[in-house]
Amino acid sequence: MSRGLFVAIDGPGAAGKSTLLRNLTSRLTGTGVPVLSTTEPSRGEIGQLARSRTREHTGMALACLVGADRYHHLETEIRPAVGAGKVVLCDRYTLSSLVLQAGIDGVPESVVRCINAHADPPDLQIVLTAPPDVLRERLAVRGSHGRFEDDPTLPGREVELYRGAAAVSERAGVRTIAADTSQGPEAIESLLSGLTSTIGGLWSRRHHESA
Ligand SMILES: Nc1ncnc2c1ncn2[C@@H]1O[C@H](COP(=O)(O)OP(=O)(O)OP(=O)(O)O)[C@@H](O)[C@H]1O
Ligand SMILES: Cc1cn([C@H]2C[C@H](O)[C@@H](COP(=O)(O)O)O2)c(=O)[nH]c1=O
Repeated sequence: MSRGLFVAIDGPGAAGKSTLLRNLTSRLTGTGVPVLSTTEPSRGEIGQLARSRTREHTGMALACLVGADRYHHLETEIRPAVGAGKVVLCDRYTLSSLVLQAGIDGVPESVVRCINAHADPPDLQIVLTAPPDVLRERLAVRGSHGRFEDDPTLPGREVELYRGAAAVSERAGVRTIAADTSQGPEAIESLLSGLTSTIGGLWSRRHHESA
């Protein structure tokens, strides 16, 4: 069985990660690519605890909790699906820990990197951003999903932190595609078609190489 592909989608709250995940899943599935669509914190027990308690759990405790969930998620869902030849699309991954736990909550970056040192690097990371005022407006309309979306000053800091963390991991060899989701429907359509073709192409090359 050929190895599949692990794709992480990251970025600030309301950047459009879940929307892109849904649309990419549907496009790729429509072209015959097998997809596992997932999220972090995961839907498992540890993930549900982390997701529902970002107001109670902060700093080091949350860094360890999302780290524990990540390793469990890798072991039970991500690695088996990639091993079975699927494309795994994951809404949030290690960049979120570097930005939220280190950048926002102030856990030393070296500690966050250490907690995540054995987390598989993605084959591709997609980093979505939008201007902070656009993010604030989307959050005001949609509502907050947790502590990191309550503070209206955070979107601006998050955008910068995601850009910085993505650049570091790109320099370390992680294939990275960054996109601004505030560019209007035509640009979003072109992003979606481009990503479908890039991911489908990477997946089918692996598939045919091992055939
Ligand atoms: N390209 C876009 N243009 C305009 N609005 C968008 C776009 N993408 C998403 N939205 C809207 O912005 C809001 C947030 O989108 P979404 O839930 O996909 O973001 P997210 O990054 O997954 O957020 P969170 O991190 O809070 O889960 C939703 O109301 C969605 O409809
Ligand atoms: C992966 C990850 C997540 N979090 C936090 C950030 C948010 O409050 C929730 C996820 O909710 P969303 O609706 O999917 O945005 O979990 C975190 O603090 N650190 C992480 O690594």
